[in-house]
Amino acid sequence: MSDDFGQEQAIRKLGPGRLVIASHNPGKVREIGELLAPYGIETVSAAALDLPEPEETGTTFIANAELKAMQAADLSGLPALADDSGLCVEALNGDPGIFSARWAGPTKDFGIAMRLVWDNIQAKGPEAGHGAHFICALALAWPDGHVEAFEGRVDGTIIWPPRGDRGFGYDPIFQPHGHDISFGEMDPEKKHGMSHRADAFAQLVAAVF
Ligand SMILES: O=P(O)(O)OP(=O)(O)OP(=O)(O)OC[C@H]1O[C@@H](n2cnc3c(O)ncnc32)[C@H](O)[C@@H]1O
Ligand SMILES: [Mg+2]
Repeated sequence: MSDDFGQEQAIRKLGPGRLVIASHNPGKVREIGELLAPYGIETVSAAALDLPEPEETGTTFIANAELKAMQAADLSGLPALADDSGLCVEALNGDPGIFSARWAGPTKDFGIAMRLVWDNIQAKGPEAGHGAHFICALALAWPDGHVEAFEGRVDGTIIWPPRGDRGFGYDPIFQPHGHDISFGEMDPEKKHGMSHRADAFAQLVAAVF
């Protein structure tokens, strides 16, 4: 939680205008809004500004977060915060990784994407482990082209069948280490206590605010 000093610092650093949340994923926009809430920063989403969804041509989470943030800052003239994240399954050599959104296909069906993850693990045979982690890269870009990026991580296990209807994306098949419920079953505040996104956000706050 921020104290008044943190809030003042954040507002001074970002200026009096709004911060663009440069994501078209409503689940992410909600979580980033919840993480930013204690800082009293006014935000606007990329969708609300009608910003286009850039092609994610980067080969790393950081590169994709930076390109999304820089495009939004450039087009809006406002500071912009972007998130590139994904699920990395150890038995699948890190897949779906930066392709996590693309595994859900054009209709963004995460029922299909979760089933694909599970079927691919099963195809590796009975010895395949279920270890996985989520990565989140957050990039904060200013209209002058300056950008700073941070990467967070949370480790856990892939479970089947999917459990819970909270959260978004792959949350129902990811159970963080040390817990007996999936992210899909978890209270949002509890997820923010341990998630890859909260980890990256804490680093951003420490470095930027
Ligand atoms: O690029 P933007 O517009 O931000 O939205 P996106 O959904 O395309 O986002 P990414 O390109 O970063 O793809 C990451 C995918 O990984 C999944 N993902 C990321 N963080 C997650 C989380 O906390 N819980 C569950 N799934 C997550 C989610 O399904 C995302 O669609
Ligand atoms: Mg994307």
